[in-house]
Amino acid sequence: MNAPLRIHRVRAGLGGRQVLAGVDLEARGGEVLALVGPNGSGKTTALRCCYRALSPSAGTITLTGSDIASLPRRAVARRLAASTQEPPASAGLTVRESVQLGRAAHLGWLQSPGEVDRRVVDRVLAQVGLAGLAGRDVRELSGGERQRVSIARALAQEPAVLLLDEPTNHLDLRHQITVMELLVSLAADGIAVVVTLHDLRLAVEYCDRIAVMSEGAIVGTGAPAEVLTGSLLSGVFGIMGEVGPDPRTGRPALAVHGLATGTVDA
Ligand SMILES: Nc1ncnc2c1ncn2[C@@H]1O[C@H](COP(=O)(O)OP(=O)(O)OP(=O)(O)O)[C@@H](O)[C@H]1O
Repeated sequence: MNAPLRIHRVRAGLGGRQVLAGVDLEARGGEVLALVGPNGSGKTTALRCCYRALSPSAGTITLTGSDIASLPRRAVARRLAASTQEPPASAGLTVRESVQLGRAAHLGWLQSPGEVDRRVVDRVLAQVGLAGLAGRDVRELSGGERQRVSIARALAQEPAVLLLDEPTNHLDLRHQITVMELLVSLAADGIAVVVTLHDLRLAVEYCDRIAVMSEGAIVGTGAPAEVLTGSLLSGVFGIMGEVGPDPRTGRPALAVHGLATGTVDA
């Protein structure tokens, strides 16, 4: 199985607390994998381990067959890109310049971006609908526009594995759909896409597989209808609902009927 990213028994702690309790997950080329789970379940922490913002205390993460802990930073950046929730560090940069930073992994030491790099930046700006804002200072953008800059920068790396932490967070509905359709088309080109999402409806509609996190561990992985059963939705998310085919599109859709009883947060 083509799985460019494999997470094996990864544990990690923050502030003296264990946050990841042994995560096992693989992301396959050609699929969009949603990582979902309640607030605080460890989704962001798991992604941070994959892009080496955090070192696991145990377990291994392999990227196209190599242990990421032993790969040089540039080698990781050529294969894996992450769009995070942290605002892009772009003081004084235009949208184009900020996105162009994603090309750094492909450039030699002190090498300036060339024609190929410019074409890639043009393409990804168009893909996220930012071509018209290319000359704007990033600090003058809205939250949703900045989010799309972060996605475009990750795309500019042309990675084999693309990680996105809540990429639809600040986006209006039209841009949420644009981003999800973009992820589907990137996967169709063979990329492994891993996306954390709070909106389970988007996960069900657009993702090939869903991995559910709860209390620092993966408690279910599979096709949306397989994994998001009524008992998992109530036990993990505290909601009543079910996944079934949308009568108009034929694609899976999540219907939510309300809160499950006896699962009110303390
Ligand atoms: N810097 C930190 N120090 C201590 N604990 C932290 C730190 N960052 C996160 N945590 C804790 O780690 C746990 C997992 O956090 P994480 O951000 O990975 O969860 P998440 O599933 O992404 O949550 P959300 O859905 O709210 O974004 C939470 O209990 C959180 O409070």
